[in-house]
Amino acid sequence: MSKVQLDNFPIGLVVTTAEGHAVLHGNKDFYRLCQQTPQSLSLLTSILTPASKIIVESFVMPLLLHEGHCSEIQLTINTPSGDKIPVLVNALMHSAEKDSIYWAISSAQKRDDLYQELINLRNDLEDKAERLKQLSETDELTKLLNRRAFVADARTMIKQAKRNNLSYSFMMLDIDHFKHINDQLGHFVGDKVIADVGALLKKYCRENDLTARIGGEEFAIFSTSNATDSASQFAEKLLKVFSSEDIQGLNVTVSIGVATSLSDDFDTLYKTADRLLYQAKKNGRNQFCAHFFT
Ligand SMILES: Nc1nc2c(ncn2[C@@H]2O[C@H](COP(=O)(O)OP(=O)(O)OP(=O)(O)O)[C@@H](O)[C@H]2O)c(=O)[nH]1
Repeated sequence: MSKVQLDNFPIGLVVTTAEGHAVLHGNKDFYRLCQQTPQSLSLLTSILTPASKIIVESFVMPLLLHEGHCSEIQLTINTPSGDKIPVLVNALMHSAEKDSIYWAISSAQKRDDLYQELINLRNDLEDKAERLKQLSETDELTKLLNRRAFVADARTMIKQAKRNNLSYSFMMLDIDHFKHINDQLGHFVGDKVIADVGALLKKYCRENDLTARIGGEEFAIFSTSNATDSASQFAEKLLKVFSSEDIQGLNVTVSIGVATSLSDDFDTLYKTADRLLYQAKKNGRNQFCAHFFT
């Protein structure tokens, strides 16, 4: 093949000695890629970064001597202008004499850029998926779990608690006379009260408790414990917290229903806590009613 024909190949082609890698011939594309001329470049390895030189000596050369060829090796070229260009290299040992190597070298810059773009795209998608998941599980006003996420997580927690022989409690909590707050101060203040109640619950719940807003002014807490009366103690503590806190300049109280079990299913606990909450309201509010299934 003539020199003109080699120069027309849209890829860098270069022939070197097998030992020392002295450049014997190079086509136009090769010199353009490494920003060199036949006069300025005598050794192919002189344009490689130190790491790429090690790859050539410890991997490419043994492969060429053993197999006669190697393909798709990524190396990095240092250019005279100080740039580092990633290149894709295929090499072939001259089969008869084994004294020269044929190299095909092309820029891998676009491949690297594309790869990086794909990584960025994947990270972006993962972030968006995580954000969507959070949105679908979170109550907007309080940033607590919403009802759907709470129910799903509580069912999972019941299975774990049963395996570990722990008791589990469903606590349902409702703001007392909330309609008065709305009627007297407006829905905007009502919303702020709901948000403040949510923040207080979050503050006093343990990290492993599930805390949710499951209705307008209705909240739920699901917790596990190895002490059977701990949910009642916690309900008592919450009543004290609410009676001592100033919420939007108001004295807000809550009523609580607590159902604790070692074996009952979620729906049974839910219904029981709901009934006990109603009982606490009926008994005069600002109190809790509890039941422990034996
Ligand atoms: N501001 C606000 N009000 C809400 C929201 N969701 C429900 N409400 C209101 O909460 C009030 C609940 O009233 P009721 O169910 O009668 O209960 P209550 O006045 O708290 O009385 P008891 O629960 O019996 O102590 C209603 O007026 C609803 O309109 C909300 O997201 N924001």
